[in-house]
Amino acid sequence: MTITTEVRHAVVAKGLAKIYGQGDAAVHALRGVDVSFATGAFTAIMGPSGSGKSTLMHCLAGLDTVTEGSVAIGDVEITRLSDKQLTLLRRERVGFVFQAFNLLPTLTAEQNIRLPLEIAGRQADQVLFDRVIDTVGLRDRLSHRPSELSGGQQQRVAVARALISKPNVIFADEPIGNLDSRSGAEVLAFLRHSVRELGQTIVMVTHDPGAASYADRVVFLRDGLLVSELTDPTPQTVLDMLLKLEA
Ligand SMILES: Nc1ncnc2c1ncn2[C@@H]1O[C@H](COP(=O)(O)OP(=O)(O)OP(=O)(O)O)[C@@H](O)[C@H]1O
Repeated sequence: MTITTEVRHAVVAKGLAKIYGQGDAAVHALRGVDVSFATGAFTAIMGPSGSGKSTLMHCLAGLDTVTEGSVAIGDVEITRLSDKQLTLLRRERVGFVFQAFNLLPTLTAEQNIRLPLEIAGRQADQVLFDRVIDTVGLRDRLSHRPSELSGGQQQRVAVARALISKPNVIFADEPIGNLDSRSGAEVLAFLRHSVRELGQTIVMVTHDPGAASYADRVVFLRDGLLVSELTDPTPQTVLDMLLKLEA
């Protein structure tokens, strides 16, 4: 008897092409990328500078339009949506964590975490809220304002804010770019933990082989094409692959 396990995908991109500009000035940032991100997995996107990482992430998240191809988040084909529908879909189904923490300075950690749900007119699920807070280890910091928190703690608040609405996927763009190595490791361990504990799907763009090694899988871009991938990466296997791609 054969037992097959069906892998579900949170995000599926097919034949993705992105051209910036026109004529002689046209830049082919993506040249036909097929990539899928399994539900409940942590994936890193890597590649040399200018290879198309940010462009890919922006197209996958519906932050930029595609020139050709399709992107589906869950069962919704986002490349067919109007701007208004896309804004709603991002609010309901997508979480973001950026290099700059993007917290509101006058709100406490707890208020920052609850804000997106409140804007969407939704109630936070208290059980999930408690679980997220304990997973991020922020219980004793909930009443603090961002200026009273370390960089690592602020980024953990930003991650908790993304987790609390149970998005289909969280896109993280260089999430530890502004952190020292200890805080960075803390945030990455937490991202991995939230994948394991909460079944969250995370897609992260990074330049750092050490950061990528926290992921379950790393996909590599070069010149707008997906050229390789690694599962269960280590800093060394990621570095070796990058050196190969840059050669
Ligand atoms: N708005 C834009 N207009 C024109 N060209 C652009 C624009 N955004 C990106 N590009 C070009 O598209 C290509 C891919 O850029 P992208 O920022 O996606 O690469 P990246 O891999 O994220 O780079 P880095 O690691 O340096 O951040 C580059 O050649 C870049 O110059």
